[in-house]
Amino acid sequence: MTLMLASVLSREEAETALAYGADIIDCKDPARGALGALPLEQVAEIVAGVNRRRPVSAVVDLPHDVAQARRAFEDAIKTGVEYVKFALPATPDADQMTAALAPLAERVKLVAVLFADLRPDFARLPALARAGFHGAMLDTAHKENGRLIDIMTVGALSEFTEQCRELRLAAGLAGALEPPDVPRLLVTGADVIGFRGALCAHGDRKSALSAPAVALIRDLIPTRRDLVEEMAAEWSLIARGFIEPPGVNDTDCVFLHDYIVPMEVGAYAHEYGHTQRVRFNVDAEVTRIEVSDDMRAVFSYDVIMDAIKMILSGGHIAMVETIAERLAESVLLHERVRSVTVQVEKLDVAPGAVGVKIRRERHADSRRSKPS
Ligand SMILES: O=C[C@H](O)COP(=O)(O)O
Repeated sequence: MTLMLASVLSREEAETALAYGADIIDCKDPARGALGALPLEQVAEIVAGVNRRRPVSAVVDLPHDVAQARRAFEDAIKTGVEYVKFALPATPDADQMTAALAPLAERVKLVAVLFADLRPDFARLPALARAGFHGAMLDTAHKENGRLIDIMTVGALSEFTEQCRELRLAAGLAGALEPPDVPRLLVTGADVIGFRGALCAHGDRKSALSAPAVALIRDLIPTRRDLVEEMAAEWSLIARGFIEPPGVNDTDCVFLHDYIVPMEVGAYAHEYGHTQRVRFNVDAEVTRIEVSDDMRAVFSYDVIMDAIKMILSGGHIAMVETIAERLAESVLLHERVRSVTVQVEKLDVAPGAVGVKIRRERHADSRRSKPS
């Protein structure tokens, strides 16, 4: 399950985040940069206010000296937080620092933050795992330079979460994220997605938390409890004949047409080592929800493009059938997609186009399965 982390700077903001369902309350001073620490007295006040209703995390400004770093962490732990986050230094002594913090891993969940826009070194992840860290989080250092998703593709982010999973580290994603990014990031299987700007009025991370903005982000990250309740309610209404079963006149079509990309494809020897044009046509049949100009109602075509890019990033694929199957599978991971038609055509082998067209439906048992 993907948890929602909300960065707050006061006890009042923590209350708003709690009221609208944030899973982790993260103490941070947005005025002091991407990973600005709050004074420890303020962190302690937030911890007292939250009063164990949800876990609280705090940021520690990492002093360069190892002994001082240990002391800074000890002080943060005394506030009662459950998680401590810090920026993993991009210096050669990062592994030494990580090892020095290892004894603290028994007392608090240590989370190392790597900045996606500062050439993060993923080779450091195994050292974090060896030191007993709880997790690693990708964030952006310079918020003005774009969102996490502009800096790393969904495919690259999935590789990060996968590497974390293999190392038994929790994987977090953050970085100037906006509401439409949420469904795109859910497919990475991140354990935590973190927000500040998206929770504030006008998306300005230095403004106060806005209740409707927090509620929107919460609604975009499904919780298991929500799904179960929704499913139970829907089934009982169908059984009593109050609403039509799924598939009867309650779907819309979200499509991506004539999306042409160069890719390495084909089973012949002469098709290896260079790209050829491939055209994608994808029609996803999605459950219709109340029509409104609201992000909650949207299944985005971005998600389809992300899935294509992710498949292409894997390198040469021999069969267009394989591409079509993988694409259909990725699109069907999204909760609201009932069925999908995928057409994949090679444009450079004949005067017209050759390829395959498949239609796949969500299996009845997996209708509610969550993206993983
Ligand atoms: O830890 C999460 C961050 O506070 C994210 O902040 P942001 O959404 O403004 O980049």
